[in-house]
Amino acid sequence: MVENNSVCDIGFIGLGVMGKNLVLNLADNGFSIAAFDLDASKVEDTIAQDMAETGLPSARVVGCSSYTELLACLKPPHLIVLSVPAGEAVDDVCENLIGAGIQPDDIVIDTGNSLWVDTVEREKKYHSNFILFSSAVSGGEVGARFGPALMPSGAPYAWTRIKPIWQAIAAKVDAKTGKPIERTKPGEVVNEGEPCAAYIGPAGAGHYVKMVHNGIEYADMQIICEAYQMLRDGVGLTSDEIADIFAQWNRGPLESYLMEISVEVLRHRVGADNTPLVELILDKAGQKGTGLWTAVSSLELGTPAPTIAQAVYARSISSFKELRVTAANVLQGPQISPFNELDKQNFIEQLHDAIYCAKICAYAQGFQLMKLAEKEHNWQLDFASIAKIWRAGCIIRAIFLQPITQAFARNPELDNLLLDDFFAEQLNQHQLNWRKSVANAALMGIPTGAITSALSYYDAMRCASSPANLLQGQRDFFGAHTFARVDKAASKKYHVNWSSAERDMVEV
Ligand SMILES: NC(=O)C1=CN([C@@H]2O[C@H](COP(=O)(O)OP(=O)(O)OC[C@H]3O[C@@H](n4cnc5c(N)ncnc54)[C@H](OP(=O)(O)O)[C@@H]3O)[C@@H](O)[C@H]2O)C=CC1
Ligand SMILES: O=C(CO)[C@H](O)[C@H](O)COP(=O)(O)O
Repeated sequence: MVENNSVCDIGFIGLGVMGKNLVLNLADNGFSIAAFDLDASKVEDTIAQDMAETGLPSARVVGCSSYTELLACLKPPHLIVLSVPAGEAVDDVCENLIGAGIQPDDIVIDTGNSLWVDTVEREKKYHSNFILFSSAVSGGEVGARFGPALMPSGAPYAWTRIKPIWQAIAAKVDAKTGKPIERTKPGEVVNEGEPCAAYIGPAGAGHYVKMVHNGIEYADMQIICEAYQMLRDGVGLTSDEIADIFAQWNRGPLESYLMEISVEVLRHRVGADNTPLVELILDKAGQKGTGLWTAVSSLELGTPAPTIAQAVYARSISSFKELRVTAANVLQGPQISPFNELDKQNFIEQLHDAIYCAKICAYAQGFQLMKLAEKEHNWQLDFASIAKIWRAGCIIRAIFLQPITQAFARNPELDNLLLDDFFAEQLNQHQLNWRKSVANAALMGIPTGAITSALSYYDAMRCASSPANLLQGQRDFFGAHTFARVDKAASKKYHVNWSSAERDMVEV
């Protein structure tokens, strides 16, 4: 039991949704914590929850009312964990810690969704003040409480100190089946299995990997939402009927946390008239930035991630509610003919396969993006290990991460998941239904940007001869941008003198 004047293992700053739950998880795993939040009521609330959960007369968490008090409660060299919003708040806390007397050998772990380049800069900026280490966290509220996926990166020295703590609090997976070992009762920790915490690389690498995790999360969520709209507006099913279909899908290769929570959301009813909640939620999506950052990074690195980008655009389009309502009264779509039972069954089966294939493409895009980033930034990412730590605890956890882990274990140099034997076979088997589903959506006038973009990506990636030859011709015509030729060495560049009558071609 920690008394107020005791020396604690870890200092924790930011007791919001994630922070409070990470603190309780750390305490369950036997670490003594001193906790601080700008809002004193959040400190009190954390302590009250801790005592309520343990039933003990005093808390395992020491509440602090200032940065100075927090540092004074910790064993030197200090280990401090931050869970605050990305951006200014992180620097704010760092500056306050410097003001409170933090030492150069103290370690500060940023667990928020910081932009990875900010993390790289911060590691340098605070180098003489303390060791900034980052560890992105995924799993939301419940993951933080009972086992998140953790993506640590930064100085290897800091990792040796943090590793046993992170491996203790992380989600765990059964090594044989790849399935999460879940216990969600306070105090009942999971000690067995493989921890979902693996060192990712130097500063910024962990936040980059978490950013891509979130980009994939955006795509995965959008794909499920498009299926929902196809079933709601295309087939005319109720929320409960859609929940039944999703629940059935959740027992096959589409089994995932996101599918599972979609069923829960669809089934939830509220009010005296028992209305499905989903019908009362305004159709305007929020976003905090990580999906956008992923799409921007893919554009900057020149690697295609169209399904992730489409998922970001879908959220943007959703935010134009008033404009969409106006346009709905002006712009026409097709009439949707009623279904007979056989058509309905076929439609649902095709949609299932479309989601599965689109999902494979979204993950392929995310992993290819990380591979390009690895090259660009000279990291050494272990993709099998990244897939492994995403099998439990995080928001995109799914049965599907096991074959991805196996694909990268078989071939760590795999350029794209689509080329793995297992996934190629799955795509070959299901692509026809995917096409039918995309055609159904187009004929019905139902927007399926993510599912459709994934199909275009798939077709573009398997296209040995793209139309970029014409594009290069266009560029050379208006801007003398030159082109390479299929019948000459790729390094040689040519230009046609388009404005001359002869249109002579020269090697440049
Ligand atoms: N929610 C989620 O599912 C996930 C969130 N994350 C990331 O984790 C971090 C925390 O998220 P979450 O818990 O949801 O956020 P919350 O908004 O619930 O909590 C944020 C905490 O940060 C504190 N804070 C804000 N600004 C400052 C500041 N300038 N100085 C000191 N403390 C400050 C807040 O204090 P105050 O009490 O004053 O409000 C609050 O306690 C974010 O970076 C988020 O992106 C990562 C994975 C999942
Ligand atoms: O990191 C997370 C999950 O992995 C956070 O929940 C994040 O906030 C999700 O992003 P957004 O708010 O943009 O939907």
